[in-house]
Amino acid sequence: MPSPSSALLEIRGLRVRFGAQDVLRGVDLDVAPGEIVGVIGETGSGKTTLARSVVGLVKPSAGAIRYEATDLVALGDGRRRRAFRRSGAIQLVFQDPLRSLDPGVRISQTVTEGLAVRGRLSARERRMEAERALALVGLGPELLERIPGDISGGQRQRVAVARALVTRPRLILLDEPVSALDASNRGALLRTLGELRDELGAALVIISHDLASMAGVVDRVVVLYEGAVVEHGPIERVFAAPEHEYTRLLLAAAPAAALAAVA
Ligand SMILES: Nc1ncnc2c1ncn2[C@@H]1O[C@H](COP(=O)(O)OP(=O)(O)OP(=O)(O)O)[C@@H](O)[C@H]1O
Repeated sequence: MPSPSSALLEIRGLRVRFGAQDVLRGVDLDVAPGEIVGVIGETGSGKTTLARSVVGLVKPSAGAIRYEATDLVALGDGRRRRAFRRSGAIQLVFQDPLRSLDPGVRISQTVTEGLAVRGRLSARERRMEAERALALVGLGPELLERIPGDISGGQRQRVAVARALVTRPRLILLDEPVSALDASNRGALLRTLGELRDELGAALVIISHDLASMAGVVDRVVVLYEGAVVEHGPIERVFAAPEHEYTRLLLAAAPAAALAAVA
């Protein structure tokens, strides 16, 4: 993959093995500041494992994950946690917000969690940051007093994104952010993500099994197949002239409207 000299995230030769299974088999990925990259692949291709490796929830067996030129793999767990997790510079929005949001905990507490760990802000300041994060994803402050069971699926997904935004990250990985949403919520959330890049300058990595839903949203796509990158490039090029058979299959299943969106 071409290496922008100013890459925010630079993954090289990433390998992850679970037992006897090679789940990632030498993945390369670059993300520039403010860029939106789609990671596309069918179920089991290793997309979630890739995202979890970046935030330190999975230990790679080989390779490098460089964030602003610091290799997170080489740092080791403790130093990595101190350097990155507490700063909130890299955030992962988990798949399935119904499970990742604690059902008995108010939205206000969930959204401010990342700030509480850092401990520098007063309760009032944390509340203001939570309201700001909710506003960025198009939600009003009245939601802060509710629990996840009392809001809609679309709102839950937005709350999960707001929770990630509250630490003002420079890199946000989103694991299947729209797969559980209906078509109108899906389009609305994807548009919101595009606006976030513009407003915050954050780089986004959007993981999806659905290449069509990435049309008009991402700058580049990386196609993952059985733990390896089989194709990458600007979304217009991949849609117009897919190089790999697997990408062609994904496109054959895409609705015409999605293809028109990048034409
Ligand atoms: N902690 C784990 N222990 C053992 N195997 C795992 C673990 N996590 C993932 N796997 C296996 O690794 C492979 C890739 O899983 P992963 O969740 O990364 O795929 P995915 O592309 O995100 O799939 P999906 O779209 O269904 O979420 C699967 O075969 C899965 O069963």
